[in-house]
Amino acid sequence: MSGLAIENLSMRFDLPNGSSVQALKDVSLTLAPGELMSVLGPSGCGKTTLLNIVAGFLAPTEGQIVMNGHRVRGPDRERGMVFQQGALFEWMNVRENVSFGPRMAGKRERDWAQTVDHLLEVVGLKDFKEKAVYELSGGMQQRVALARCLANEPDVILMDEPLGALDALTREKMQGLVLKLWKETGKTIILITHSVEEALLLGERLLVMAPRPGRIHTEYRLPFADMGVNADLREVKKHPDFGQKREEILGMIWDMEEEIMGRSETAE
Ligand SMILES: Nc1ncnc2c1ncn2[C@@H]1O[C@H](COP(=O)(O)OP(=O)(O)OP(=O)(O)O)[C@@H](O)[C@H]1O
Repeated sequence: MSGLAIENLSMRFDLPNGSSVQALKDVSLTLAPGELMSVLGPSGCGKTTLLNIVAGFLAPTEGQIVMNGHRVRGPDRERGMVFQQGALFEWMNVRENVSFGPRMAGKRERDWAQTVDHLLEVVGLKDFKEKAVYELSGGMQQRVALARCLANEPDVILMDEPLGALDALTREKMQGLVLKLWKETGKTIILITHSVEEALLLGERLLVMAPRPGRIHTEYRLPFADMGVNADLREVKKHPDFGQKREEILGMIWDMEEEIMGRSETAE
């Protein structure tokens, strides 16, 4: 079976003081190839833990990840990761960063050059390929990170707050780029964000998680990502359903935060 299945996933972290944290409890969902899902939820609800387990960086206490019919047992090129800070190699220029994966896989330049140059063009960095990482703005560095991830030809791209460190205008441009890459490459994408607007704009599926223990609270199927592929994102945000969903989800997360605050005040 192709696609990604998250099956009955639970994760408990045992702490040195003998207590433990139930970061995830019985999380299950499946993603068909090419689906784009955003994940939202209050701090500590297990978003990053979930992504790290899908990436294969962490082994769950219970449950499993099944990717294209086989069980995930560790990191693999089929699942690429993009972090909040690009995690680029400072000592390599842009093209060297983007071609890192294929070069490490032992491919010769003539086998990767065309793909890498095409990716640099798609992310708008064709004229910057010889530049050093430190010469780039934050937005440009995230473009390099996206291109470097795509150069590995993953089936799934996992993004942990990839646009969180960018200024508002750059962030908006990058949201458009994420949608463009999604449509052009047909990759399956899971994107964690703390921004309700971003989750609405970029998620054809939007997962709201709840904390303590981390679990799925509500899932939406939304039209806005598809709309945003061909339209100005600002126009999409003016859609009456967009505003209505934003208020609904903000209220939902607000209530969760209130509950957490209430619980910790009672505990004091
Ligand atoms: N390595 C670890 N050891 C112990 N506890 C951990 C570890 N990693 C995560 N946790 C705990 O698991 C819970 C979920 O953490 P996680 O980072 O996945 O949440 P998150 O939703 O991504 O939070 P944020 O939005 O703040 O990034 C939290 O209570 C966190 O403190």
